[in-house]
Amino acid sequence: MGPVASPVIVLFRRDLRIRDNGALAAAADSDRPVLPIFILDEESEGVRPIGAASRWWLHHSLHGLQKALNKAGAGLVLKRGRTADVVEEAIKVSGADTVLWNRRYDPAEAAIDAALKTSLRDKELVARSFDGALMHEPSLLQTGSGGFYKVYTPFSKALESSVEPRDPIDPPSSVKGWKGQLEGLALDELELLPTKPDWSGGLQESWTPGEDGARRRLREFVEDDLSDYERSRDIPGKAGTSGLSPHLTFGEITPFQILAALKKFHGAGAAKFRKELAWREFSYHLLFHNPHLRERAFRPEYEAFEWHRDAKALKAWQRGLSGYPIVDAGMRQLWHTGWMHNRVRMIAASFLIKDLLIDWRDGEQWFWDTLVDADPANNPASWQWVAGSGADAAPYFRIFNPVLQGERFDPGGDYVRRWVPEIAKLPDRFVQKPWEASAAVLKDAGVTLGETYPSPIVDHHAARDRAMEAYRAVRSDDTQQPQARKRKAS
Ligand SMILES: Cc1cc2nc3c(=O)[nH]c(=O)nc-3n(C[C@H](O)[C@H](O)[C@H](O)COP(=O)(O)OP(=O)(O)OC[C@H]3O[C@@H](n4cnc5c(N)ncnc54)[C@H](O)[C@@H]3O)c2cc1C
Repeated sequence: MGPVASPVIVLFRRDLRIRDNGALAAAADSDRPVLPIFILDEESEGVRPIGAASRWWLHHSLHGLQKALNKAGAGLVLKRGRTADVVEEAIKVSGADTVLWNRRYDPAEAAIDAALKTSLRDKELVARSFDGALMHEPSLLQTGSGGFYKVYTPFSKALESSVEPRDPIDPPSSVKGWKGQLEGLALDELELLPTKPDWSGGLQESWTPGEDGARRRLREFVEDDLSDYERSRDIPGKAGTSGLSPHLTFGEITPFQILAALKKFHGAGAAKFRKELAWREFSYHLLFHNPHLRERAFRPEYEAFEWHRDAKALKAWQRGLSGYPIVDAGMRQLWHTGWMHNRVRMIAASFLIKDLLIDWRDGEQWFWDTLVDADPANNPASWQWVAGSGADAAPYFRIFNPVLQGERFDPGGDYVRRWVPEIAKLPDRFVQKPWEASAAVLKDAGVTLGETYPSPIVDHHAARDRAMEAYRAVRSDDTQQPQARKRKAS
């Protein structure tokens, strides 16, 4: 046997797919052996370890990727450690002179990759990165005056007019696996799954992580739900949205693939869906240009806000025991399935921030740990949007009334009844506000407030006034006339 030919290394991180994978396609096209490596890097500077629900997802997604790569002809080496160290070892062992990867946009991760590129090129090795996670390059899309976009509408217009989404790249028909040996971990050794206790039953029922699951979801959504998306996307009791968020977050599908599937659809549903994808691009644009988005208010004046430290209230919110049914339903959906409907995310986040005056960062952290779609850009950008401290954020005086929101978006109470079964027997008109039901109605429905279901932990109307005061105190440019417009908050 002759010497083992040196491979092209392909790094996998948040791009757990073989289709529309620029790095993998280029490696396969090179006609050289390929060494795919996944790196779980929780050690490099500034990296935020992923949350528990994401770890569960990652385990299953890696399993799918391993199978797909094996089928194509190459294995996947699993590694844990600093990216720079893992790549250095892999080059030493394999003799590779080329390392390819798909770009990441989380600032700490982008910094790791930029440093890697420099160090490899300094050693006269080939280092190349590819697109895929986003339609636009955040460093390239600029306003007329050369800065980054802070408002969604001009951003989305610029995105539409200057970025022509490319066609998805075909998966390689085969990948010539490298014949050498680089020691890796078994999937279980990454220790991604929960054990004592194993709380992942609800996640298992709700999701199929991996590229195949992503493709199936996209197909079913386009066939069944796209045409009505504009109307049904706001109804939490309906499965009217795509459920693609965790697949996008882990790079099991790309925006290019999604846009290609939407190509022949021109109705209001498809138009609205494209706008939501543009919101995702906007979040990444903001994160790229504001590396501290999850730690610091985008509008600096909000850093002076005096948050309440209330561990008991935070816990009641986390466990879905606030006494406000729509909030509790959302928090329980999150706990059980690792996902929450967008409308209810807004309501639950507003409740934490504005009714309880608890720091949005505590909410962001809880979502980070419990969401299967916990996303480095969408999560902090959305929390700051609700808090009013973000770019192009909801105005600070927009305080969701959880009862009116529930009555408007869950009018028959389907969603609340599903997730808060202890109040399911209440008549429709009380299901969003059990405390208004008479003793006889409560008794008939088997509800004892304070025992079988909590009384509200805070009075919304008093809390709203308190929040307005607190927000006014940090606003220096109070130009939005909250008094005149506050009645619109619903
Ligand atoms: C407080 C809060 C926290 C959030 N945290 C996350 C998060 O960690 N990860 C995440 O992906 N989304 C987050 N979102 C945005 C949104 O709720 C989810 O993207 C959406 O619910 C995902 O479900 P879907 O895939 O069925 O959405 P669809 O309605 O089918 O939308 C398709 C895709 O568009 C993007 N999208 C949709 N709505 C938004 C939005 N408002 N902002 C940015 N992108 C959007 C997502 O990538 C989504 O998968 C958050 C929203 C709020 C209010």
